[in-house]
Amino acid sequence: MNRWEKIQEIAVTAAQMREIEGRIFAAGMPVAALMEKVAILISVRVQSLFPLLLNPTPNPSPLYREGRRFAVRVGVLVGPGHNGGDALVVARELHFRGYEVKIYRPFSKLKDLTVQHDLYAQSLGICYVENIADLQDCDLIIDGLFGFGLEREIKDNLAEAINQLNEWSKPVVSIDLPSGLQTDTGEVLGTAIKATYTLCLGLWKLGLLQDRALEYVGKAELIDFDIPLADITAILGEAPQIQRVTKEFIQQHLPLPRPAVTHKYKQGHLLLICGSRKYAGGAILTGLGARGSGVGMLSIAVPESLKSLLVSHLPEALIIGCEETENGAIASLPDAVNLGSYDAIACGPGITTEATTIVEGVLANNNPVILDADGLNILAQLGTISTLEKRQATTVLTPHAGEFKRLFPEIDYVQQNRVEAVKKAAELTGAIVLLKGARTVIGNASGKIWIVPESTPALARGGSGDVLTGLIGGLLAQGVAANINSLVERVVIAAWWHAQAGILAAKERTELGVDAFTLTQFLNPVLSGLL
Ligand SMILES: NC(=O)C1=CN([C@@H]2O[C@H](COP(=O)(O)OP(=O)(O)OC[C@H]3O[C@@H](n4cnc5c(N)ncnc54)[C@H](OP(=O)(O)O)[C@@H]3O)[C@@H](O)[C@H]2O)[C@@H](O)CC1
Ligand SMILES: Nc1ncnc2c1ncn2[C@@H]1O[C@H](COP(=O)(O)OP(=O)(O)O)[C@@H](O)[C@H]1O
Ligand SMILES: [K+]
Repeated sequence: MNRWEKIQEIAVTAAQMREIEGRIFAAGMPVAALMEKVAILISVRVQSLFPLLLNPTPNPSPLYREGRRFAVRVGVLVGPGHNGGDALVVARELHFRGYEVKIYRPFSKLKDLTVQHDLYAQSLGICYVENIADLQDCDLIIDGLFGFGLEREIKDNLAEAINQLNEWSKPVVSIDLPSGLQTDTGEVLGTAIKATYTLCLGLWKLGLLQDRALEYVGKAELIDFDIPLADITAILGEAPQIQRVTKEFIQQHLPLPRPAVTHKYKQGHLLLICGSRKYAGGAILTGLGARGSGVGMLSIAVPESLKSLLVSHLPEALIIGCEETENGAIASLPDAVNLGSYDAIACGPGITTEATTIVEGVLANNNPVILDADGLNILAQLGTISTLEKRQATTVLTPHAGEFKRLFPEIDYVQQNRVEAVKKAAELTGAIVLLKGARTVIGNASGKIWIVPESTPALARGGSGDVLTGLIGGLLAQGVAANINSLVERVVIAAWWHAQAGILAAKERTELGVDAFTLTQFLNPVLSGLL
């Protein structure tokens, strides 16, 4: 893995970034020199995103007006700290390159280095404006109000100015973070800039990967400024505790290797327990998700009345018809089913909350289990922590935020900090916890966290979670059959794969074209795309 790939895997808190930065300064790098270097990189990127000159390439600047050169008018927002210092260097560079720059600096007290850049910008005759409204004629806004130093709420006039600017819907490039976001949690402190691009400096800030920040972040990019890897590992250790799941990481695992001489039972035997008369489709989607994983053998337990439906959709699977309750839920599994004989069991989609004894039976078994949907609701009723305490084997829980709250009422901050919530849930249960969302978070009892940094809202659609459950199940069963120790990586792979299938499907069919069945058809193309 090269440097760029390595740093793409890392996400840091503000405190960690300060410690890493502290080591660089202690080693002799002048603060001013680092700011200059970083800000030049930002200004170069801004110039490529919004070029000044007529651009003959097929990808002209969004600000390019057909047939003529024109000066890009840039409004630069300058805060009191070093984020503001960065912004002043960017303002100066863009001024020298011929951009029409106006500076809005709503603070009188600035950090020393920021004062110096401010004085120099004034000496160059760059225009300063009093009111945010004076930037309304700009083509582009650079946001350098606050970076990772923001701790308090933004209030009063500045909050009003930010709200006004957000209403203009102009292109905004935020330096490091959209000003107003808390660096670790992505919380909006009072109000926040809605960026079009966020140019994150050095290492990914954790807050940019939290669901509630996404509305503000726009398209996020990392600007590498050569932080020595030794300084990163000195603070974070050899393997980051919070890992962004990148394609390079996945390529170390996918496609799963398959030996030349093997047979179906050696490639994992997965049992799915899913569906009811009311929720028949969920069973099909879970089955198709499992099919996409390449699992060697797939058995699907469904209520007897769904058997022929399942056979028609998944002719390769062994469909097990089960005795039904009056409402058409699974009442019991046939005696012939030996739960201990499967490499993994995925249980839950569409089973309804009537299937309590089934979930109890599954959890009493000593093989890896994935619980989803009603499987999770039943677990919540049974008592999440007390029930899972008794288990030795791997348990994977795949809640969305609503299910998470039912499972873990004591963790009342899942909306505020998804990463910390997953960490706590995994610690309390020993389970692998996958919290679904725009940025799916996965954690295990070791305290390690994985975040899937790319996805698409096209997946916010009934049934797409069922596909994920089947996919996780299939990868887990294959992992068990291959004697893989670390099953959490299988869960991480599934989450990434699922999100990429959504992205690929949305590219081809638009965000509205990704129903859950269609999603299953894009699992394999993602795999071929890795080759
Ligand atoms: N990491 C690196 O290696 C590099 C980092 N660099 C850059 O430095 C940035 C971090 O700089 P930073 O530490 O100066 O903090 P920053 O975010 O500019 O603001 C803090 C200031 O805001 C103030 N303040 C806070 N809250 C407030 C409020 N609600 N309303 C009003 N004021 C408020 C607070 O003042 P105080 O709390 O003292 O009153 C303080 O003065 C980083 O994001 C990146 O852009 C690069 O230049 C070089 C490489
Ligand atoms: N806004 C979004 N962006 C990206 N992915 C999303 C978004 N909303 C939901 N998803 C993904 O879609 C899936 C939805 O699963 P779930 O809520 O269980 O739906 P269902 O139970 O209907 O199958 C999850 O994998 C989740 O991560
Ligand atoms: K900023």
